[in-house]
Amino acid sequence: MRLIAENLGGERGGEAVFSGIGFALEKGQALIVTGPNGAGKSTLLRVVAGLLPVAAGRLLIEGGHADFPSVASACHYLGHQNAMKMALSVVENLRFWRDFAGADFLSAEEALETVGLDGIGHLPFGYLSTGQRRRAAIAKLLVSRRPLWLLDEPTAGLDKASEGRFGELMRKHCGEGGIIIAATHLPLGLEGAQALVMGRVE
Ligand SMILES: Nc1ncnc2c1ncn2[C@@H]1O[C@H](COP(=O)(O)OP(=O)(O)OP(=O)(O)O)[C@@H](O)[C@H]1O
Repeated sequence: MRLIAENLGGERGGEAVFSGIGFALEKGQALIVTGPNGAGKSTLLRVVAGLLPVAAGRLLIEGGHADFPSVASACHYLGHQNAMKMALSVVENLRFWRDFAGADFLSAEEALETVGLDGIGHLPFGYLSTGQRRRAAIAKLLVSRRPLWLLDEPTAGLDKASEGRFGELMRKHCGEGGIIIAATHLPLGLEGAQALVMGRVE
C-alpha cells in the first residue's frame, strides 16, 4: 500500500492554510509533521482523513484493493478531541467505534489492556483522567484494523510510561506494514520517519 500527496492544498473558512504539500509513504513508513501553532498541521490531517475537502492537488492510495478503496476508508483519525461519549462506559465507546469502523481487530477489553487501562472499562468515559481519556482514545486504533493512522498530538496528556507504550504501539503498527502520519510538538520515538515541516501562510 502507498499513500501519495501531490501538490496538496488545504483551506479553512475559504482561506488557504497550506499549499504545495507532497509526500509518498510506503507501507511501514511514518511521516512526522511539525510547525508552529496555526501552521496547518491539524488541517492537513483532516484533509487526509477526508473530513475537509482537498482544495488543490491530489491525494491517493495505491494498493488498498477492495478492502481500502479510498484514503478515508483506510484511516483511523485520532484528533485533538477524543471523540468518545462521556456518559457511555469506556467499553461501550470502544464497541461503538469497532462497529463503526469494521474490520474487527482486538476486543475492547484487549485494547484496554494494551494501553494499560484494564479494570476501568466499566466506568463512564467522563470519569477518566485526562491521560486515561487519551489512552482510551488510543485504544480505538486497536479495535479495528486500519492501515493508516492519522494522529494529531497523540501523546498530549500522557505520562512517560504511557508515552513509551504508545511509541511501541506505533513501531509495531509500522512493523506490520501500517502507515502513520503524526502531527506533534513532541518527539514520538519513530526513528527513520520522514519529516514535514509546515510554515505559517502570512
Ligand atoms: N473553521 C475554521 N475557519 C477558519 N479558520 C480556521 C478554522 N479552523 C482553523 N482555522 C485556522 O486555520 C489555521 C490552521 O489551523 P490548524 O489547526 O490546522 O493549525 P495547527 O498547525 O494544527 O496548529 P496547532 O499547533 O496550534 O495545533 C489557523 O490559522 C486557524 O485559525
